[in-house]
Amino acid sequence: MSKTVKQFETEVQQLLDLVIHSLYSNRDIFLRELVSNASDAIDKARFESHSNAAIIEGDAEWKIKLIPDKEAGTLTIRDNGVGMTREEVEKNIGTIAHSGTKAFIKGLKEQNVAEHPELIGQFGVGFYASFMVADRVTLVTRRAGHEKSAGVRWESAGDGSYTVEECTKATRGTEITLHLKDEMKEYLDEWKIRSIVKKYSDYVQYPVCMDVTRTEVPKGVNGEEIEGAGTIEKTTEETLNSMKAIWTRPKSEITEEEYEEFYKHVSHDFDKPLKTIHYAAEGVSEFRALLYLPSHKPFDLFSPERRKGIQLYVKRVFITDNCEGLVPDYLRFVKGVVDSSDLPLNVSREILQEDVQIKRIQKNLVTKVLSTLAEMKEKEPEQYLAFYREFGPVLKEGVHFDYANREKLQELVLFESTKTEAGQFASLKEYAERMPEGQQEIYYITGTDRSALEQSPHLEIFRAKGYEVLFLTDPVDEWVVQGITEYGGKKLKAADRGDLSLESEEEKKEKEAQKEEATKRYQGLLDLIKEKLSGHVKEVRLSSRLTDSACCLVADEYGLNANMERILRAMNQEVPESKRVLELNPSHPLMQVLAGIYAKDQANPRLADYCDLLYDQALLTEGSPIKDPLRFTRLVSELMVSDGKAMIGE
Ligand SMILES: Nc1ncnc2c1ncn2[C@@H]1O[C@H](COP(=O)(O)OP(=O)(O)OP(=O)(O)O)[C@@H](O)[C@H]1O
Repeated sequence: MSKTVKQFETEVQQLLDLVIHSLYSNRDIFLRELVSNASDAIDKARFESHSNAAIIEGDAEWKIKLIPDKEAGTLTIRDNGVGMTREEVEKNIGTIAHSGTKAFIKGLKEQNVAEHPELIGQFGVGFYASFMVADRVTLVTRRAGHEKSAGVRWESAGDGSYTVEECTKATRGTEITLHLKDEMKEYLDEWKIRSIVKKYSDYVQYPVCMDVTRTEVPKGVNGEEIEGAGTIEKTTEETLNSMKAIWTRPKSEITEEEYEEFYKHVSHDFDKPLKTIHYAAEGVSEFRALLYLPSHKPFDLFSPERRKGIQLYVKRVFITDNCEGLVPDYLRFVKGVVDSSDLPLNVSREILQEDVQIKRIQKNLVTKVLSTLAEMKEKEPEQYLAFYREFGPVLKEGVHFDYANREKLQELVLFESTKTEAGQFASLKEYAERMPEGQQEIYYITGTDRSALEQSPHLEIFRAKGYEVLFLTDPVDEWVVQGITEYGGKKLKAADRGDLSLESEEEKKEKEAQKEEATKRYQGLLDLIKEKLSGHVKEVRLSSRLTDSACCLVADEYGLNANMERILRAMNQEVPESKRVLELNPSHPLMQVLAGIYAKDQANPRLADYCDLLYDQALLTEGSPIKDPLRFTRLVSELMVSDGKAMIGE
């Protein structure tokens, strides 16, 4: 097929522009990215060669070669990895597969990226980083095991389009040639290249080599210098990296900086990790793990397309970066490497799903991560808070899904509450410890945000009693409270559900008597309101939870509350028809007025309007949309007019 000119996807071009214009202070990373891709490609070829030896093509010396050419002004990165077919080149370089990533790139602004390079580091700029230093990039590649004539030559100046054509390539793998911009020629300098490789790619498992030329005096057979023989130029291939897998080294020998650089290598993050966990497991399962908790959440933490962040190695050989079973979903933010000594090298990716060794490793990793978090919470509370603010909502999923670790997880979850400042948290333990005497249960209220919840009429009685109420504002919290039904022998109870039993037996009796009497007094009115609102509520009753507000809506003990309805709608799920109870405050003046109108004329049409307004008020205070905003505004306007007229004596 002849040379074809193609356009980059819009988002690729946007990404390229962002990279070129915003990451100038991090230019050196282009080499890290390309070496990293080369190393990944060799990993893949090596893995494939276990089941298909033919792809070796007589060259089993895995290697990444850097070739600076001062005359041509080019730097070439060559690997003998798996290479790419034409389709793969076009798919991998030129398009962005994930819709979530596309949307994210669209939203990024140059200014933001310049100030926060970690934003773009979240999904890795990878190959596109080349365009920070090159004004033209040529990629020649051939898929391992394919015909020599099945090579592909791809080229672009990063200006919206690229060309692809078939070519012949004698060796498998990929060769990327960067035609360096005039002001980027420093990247041809031997010492510059050395220092970047040492800094960013020292632990890459394969030799990163470069031909180095030295001028020296010729030597005799015994190694003595031959005087008067002038000098000669000698070129030798040197390996620039130590290749030592960092996770196999003793902790005491690894510097903070090395840990950080390795984190950046595995995560493509520009930020430092928040916590490093490096350990060796022995016993039933033998493996080494180097895990990291990132400082910031990635933009796609909740995207189903997102892959987990732990790479699996077997005896230092890369197996996969997509091993589903290694960590449960609720720890999907953990990055790093696990290197097992128990698994066979030729383990297939499918088998990994079910492998009992993997299950053992998972169990061990979970225990380690959770104990690290518990220790952090205890000894470094500020750091734990920083972690929790980023990843709390994900960790909480574990309460629902990981029954075996529920007790550990319930010690790790934090919530804001009526007794914490906004943005500060309380643990269940702290809550339990400060419960006043007489309080029987742990109370919570769910909703979308704290400031809305603070206004909730459901809190009135708790304020009056001095009882703390937890604010559960993450969508996942509705599932969390289904997971933690009690803590330290105290039941968790929703403030907006069912009956509350906040009083002592005596208080209760007294209240019941008052309520009975009030109910008798208001019975006719309650029946009328119930009849008028029968399409919306299943019952109308007098409330013992309101002190200031006129009314509120209460869910059944097991019914859907307003928050759950909202969440289900947001998830495009059908919301089952569920009516709630309208509770009215018997000591509110509104009740007296309504009772007055009712006593005077039960058929007064205004009563129906007021019923609607009562119901709408209850919806508004809990943050739910009202059913008929037009009617609501019309009624309020009418009230204002009649009230205003009364004021001005018309
Ligand atoms: N040297 C290479 N050999 C073979 N395939 C490569 C090579 N370089 C890149 N690719 C392919 O192109 C894809 C895109 O590369 P790119 O560097 O843009 O992103 P990535 O490496 O997948 O992502 P990230 O940089 O976030 O890890 C890679 O996933 C790989 O499939």
